[in-house]
Amino acid sequence: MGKLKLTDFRSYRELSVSFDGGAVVLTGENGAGKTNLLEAISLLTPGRGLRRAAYADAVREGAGGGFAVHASIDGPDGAVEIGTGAGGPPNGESEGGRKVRINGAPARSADEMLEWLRVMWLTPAMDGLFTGPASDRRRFLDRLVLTIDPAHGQRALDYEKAMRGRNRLLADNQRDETWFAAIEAQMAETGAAIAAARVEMVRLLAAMVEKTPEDGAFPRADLAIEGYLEGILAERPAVEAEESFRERLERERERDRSAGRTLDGPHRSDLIVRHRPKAMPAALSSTGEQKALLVGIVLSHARLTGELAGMAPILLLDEIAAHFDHLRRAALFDILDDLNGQVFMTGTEADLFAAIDNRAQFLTVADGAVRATG
Ligand SMILES: Nc1ncnc2c1ncn2[C@@H]1O[C@H](COP(=O)(O)OP(=O)(O)OP(=O)(O)O)[C@@H](O)[C@H]1O
Repeated sequence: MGKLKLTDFRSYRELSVSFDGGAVVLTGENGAGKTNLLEAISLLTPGRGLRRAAYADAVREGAGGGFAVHASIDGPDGAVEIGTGAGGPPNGESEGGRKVRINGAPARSADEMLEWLRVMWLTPAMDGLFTGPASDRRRFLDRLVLTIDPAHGQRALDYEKAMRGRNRLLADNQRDETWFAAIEAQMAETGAAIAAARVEMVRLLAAMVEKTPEDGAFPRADLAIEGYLEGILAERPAVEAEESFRERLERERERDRSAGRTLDGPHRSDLIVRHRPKAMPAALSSTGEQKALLVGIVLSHARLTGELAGMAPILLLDEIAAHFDHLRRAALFDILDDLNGQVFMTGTEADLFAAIDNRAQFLTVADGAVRATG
């Protein structure tokens, strides 16, 4: 990304900033707008961004319309302009969803942005990923898959839609065999595709983790998925997993009717992470160890994305230096340098990034503006 322009996004009324292409260190006081800037970049990939906020909340307080984020991406055939915005006034074009434009033309879906760039992030809110609810880990897992496999977003949407249909039939006390059969076949097909994509990503990621040094600054993680379909896929081909899921949905209609929702499927899976050197679950590791484990996963994943997608992802590492001692920070900067992609790091003090030295562009965020750190 060469250039970023924001309009009425959070604390920014108008912002235009240029990046050199490598590492960017953003420093500034608490509340200066560092995370807001990362959040804007995170909207250059499908989803609601790194805060998972309602779009209306991202519109600058007091602004009359919606927000807009524009980026110039260096594509193979020159610059590509990506624009996105949402949260306009009632009846405005962006009410409800988020609009995406690529080179000025409306995109069919936000997934089109994945043709030009991939974005991954780590935020302090993810520090409790291993100890928190399975839904957060599942979301993280699916983000890891989507960054490598752009078709994953549509699979998830199709599955959700079918499942909502089944839950509605259950709630309405419907017993129509044809309706159930059609919807459950759809859930089985899309569900098996979701699980297969997750299993494949974890397999590839595990192989990438194996290539990291055994005693490196970021411990190796053992990754596995706990889930009905993923469990079957570990031993049997996808067609069998699909059929088995379809039969189970059919068999468990009454149980699910009592529960008021579908109790089996990829919407209930969990990403299981273990700290290999300690031979224990990630959740039992120290705060710093968990952070190091998570960073290790994201770095290996960034390398994997680079290899598979042919483009290094943009990494957004919010307050990344906070938990690490100087040796780990130095190791992190070396790995990032080696990844050769664009990475944005934030912190309150520039000193924390001293070891990155002349390998980064240092910017200071203050008063709704971003300037070269002087
Ligand atoms: N919709 C909005 N309109 C205007 N300002 C907003 C909006 N949403 C958030 N803010 C402001 O943005 C600021 C937070 O910015 P941000 O989270 O980027 O800070 P930060 O530089 O990352 O700080 P920290 O170091 O504390 O994490 C807050 O002062 C908040 O009031």
